[in-house]
Formats: sequence, structure tokens, C-alpha cells
Amino acid sequence: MNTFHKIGVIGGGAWGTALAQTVAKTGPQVTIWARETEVVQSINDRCENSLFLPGVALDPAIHATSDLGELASAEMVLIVTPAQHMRATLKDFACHLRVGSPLVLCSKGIEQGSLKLMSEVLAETIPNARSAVLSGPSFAADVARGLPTAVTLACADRGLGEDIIATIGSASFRPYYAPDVIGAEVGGAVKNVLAIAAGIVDGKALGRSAHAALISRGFAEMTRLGVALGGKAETLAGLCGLGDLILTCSSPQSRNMSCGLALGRGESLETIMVQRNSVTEGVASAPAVVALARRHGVEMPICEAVNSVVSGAGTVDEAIAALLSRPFTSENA
Ligand SMILES: NC(=O)c1ccc[n+]([C@@H]2O[C@H](COP(=O)([O-])OP(=O)(O)OC[C@H]3O[C@@H](n4cnc5c(N)ncnc54)[C@H](O)[C@@H]3O)[C@@H](O)[C@H]2O)c1
Ligand SMILES: O=P(O)(O)OC[C@H](O)CO
Repeated sequence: MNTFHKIGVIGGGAWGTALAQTVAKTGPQVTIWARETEVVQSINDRCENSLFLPGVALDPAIHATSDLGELASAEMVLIVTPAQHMRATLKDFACHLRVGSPLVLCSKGIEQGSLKLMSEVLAETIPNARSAVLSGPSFAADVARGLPTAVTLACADRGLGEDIIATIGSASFRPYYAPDVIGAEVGGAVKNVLAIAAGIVDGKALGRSAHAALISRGFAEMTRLGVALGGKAETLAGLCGLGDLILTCSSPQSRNMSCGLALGRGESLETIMVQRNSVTEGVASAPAVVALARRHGVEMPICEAVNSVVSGAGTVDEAIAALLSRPFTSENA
């Protein structure tokens, strides 16, 4: 049963479009705001997002707009803009938000400079907004095609979380409730950084053993940071942490992993970025993850290694050598 009947989606990239598609299937009226006029036209005229999600036939009932004011009557709004543009987008939308309508944060990243999680950016831009976080292993193309997917819906208010799940959930798109917003956000942001490392491992042909070690030690890093920031280890062991880490580190369909693959094969970050029109959140979040870890005295050597590569401070080979020369330590330290 749908609790919310008019849904707004802010962000016409692959993920905003896939979420609009899966929500529209369950019944509500969906309006998607996109920054690019060509995306608005493509969705309204041809039922396709030819720029960010080509080849997927969208529900004809989905309406796209360039005017945030058209979302003023939305009973719930999914925010699906890249993390580094979250603050500006929320500021632009604040005056249009219908009183009491919840916002569901669907982006995965940490803001550079402020080192804020997306829920903290929201609290600063729209104080007292009702909110939740959607995160977990979910490629936009899979969700848009209706393939089975399970994700975490984290919300401090269980009743609101259940209402959101009742609205967006379906047989193929299955949100699991969790109360721990911080854990869900840290999982989503850190897995992107670790997926770049996993791609480098494959690009350098370091073998499946190294790949498994990377996921396992990366998960330890993610959990340490999540707990230090007030999240729960059990949340990080779920879909939004370990689940998403496994997905993103295992498929070149991931923009983060494919970026690492290309780095491992010797391409420069500049060349990789010029070739894509999609967001690679791990590149943007790596400096923030590392700075947060240092602030909290948390050891994150794999994330440090990724940051040294994407910031240009060191080469891929230097980063690998630094990791492999670390002193032996206890597994649970
Ligand atoms: N694609 C996926 O499979 C997927 C799955 C889960 C979560 N996410 C998350 O969703 C968020 C959006 O990713 P996506 O895959 O939809 O993006 P995308 O790569 O498909 O598209 C890029 C998006 O960035 C926007 N953009 C570019 N410059 C901008 C600016 N200056 N201001 C505001 N927006 C700007 C574009 O309008 C577009 O919506 C990310 O945080 C990502 O981690 C993506
Ligand atoms: O393509 P990526 O690396 O941004 O990953 C997409 C999703 O976050 C996977 O859950």
C-alpha cells in the first residue's frame, strides 16, 4: 500500500531515473527534476533518459521538469544529486519543500572541505526536515529493468521508515529498515573509495587472493570509521556496507571499480574522467574519507592509498608498495 502518492525525484542521472522508474511501477505519480534540458525532453518525449540511462524504456507516466517549483506538492522527495552538489541543490529546493514532506537521501558520498555526511548537509540547509537514507547494492540499470535488488532504508523514525518502504518497495526492489543513518551513509561513501582500490588490484592483475584481501581489510576500515562516527558495526555488516562493498568491488559495471581498473592499467585519472559523463563518487570522497579518519584517529591504509593516487600525490605502484610494506598486525586491531 502506498503511503505517499505524489513523489518528487531531484536528480535526472542514472540512479534518479532508475528510482523514478521503480517507484512509478508501484503506483504513485512521479515527477523527476533534471538539470539538463535534454534529459527533460528525452524523458517527456521518448520515455527514455538517453544521456544517463540509455536503452531503458521508462514508464510513460513519469513526468520530467527543469522547474524545482513543480515538486512543491510532492508528498515525499528522493534526493539523488551527486554528493558534492547536494548542498547547492538542497538550498535551491528548500523554498519549494512542502511542509512535513520527507526527504530520502539517495547519494553516496561525503562533502569535501566540510567533511559532512549528506544527512549533516541536509540538517544545515533545511533544519528539522524529516529524512531517511537509501543505500545498498543496486546498479541503476538493474533496478530500472526490474531485476531483484535489496537495499537499506535507514531512518531514525521507524514509522516514517516503514511508510517510505511501503511507498517505494516492490517484489523486485526490497528495502530493509535500519535505524542507523550514520552507518548507512558511511558504508555507501567508503565502499566507493574501496572499489577504486579493487579495480586497481584487477587492473594490475594482482590476483583473486589480493582481491579478497582487499575486500576484507577494506571492510575493516569501513567499520572502524563508521563506529568512530557513531554508526553501528551491524549496519556496516548489512546491505549498505558489506553488501554494497561486494557488489561495487566485483563488477566493472561500477564506475568506481572501472575507474580503478583503468588506473591499474596505467591510464591517468584525467584521461579517465574526460571520457565519462557520469559521476565517480569515490574520487570525490576519497580526500574527505581520509581527512575524517585522521580527525578521529582511525587507520584506513587502503583509503589513504586510493587518496594518494587520485590526488596525484603518489603513483599506483608506490601506493601498492606502501600497503605491502606495512608492519604485520592483529586482524581485529
Ligand atoms: N548509478 C547507480 O547505479 C547508483 C546507485 C546507487 C546510488 N547512486 C548514487 O546516486 C548519486 C547520483 O549518481 P547517478 O549515477 O544518478 O549520476 P550519473 O553519473 O548518472 O549522472 C550525473 C549526475 O550529476 C548531475 N550533475 C552534474 N553536474 C552537476 C552540478 N553542477 N550540480 C548538480 N548536479 C550535477 C547530473 O545532472 C546528473 O544527474 C551518486 O551519489 C551515486 O553514488 C548511483
Ligand atoms: O557505479 P558506482 O561505482 O557508482 O556504484 C553504483 C552503486 O552505488 C552500486 O551500489
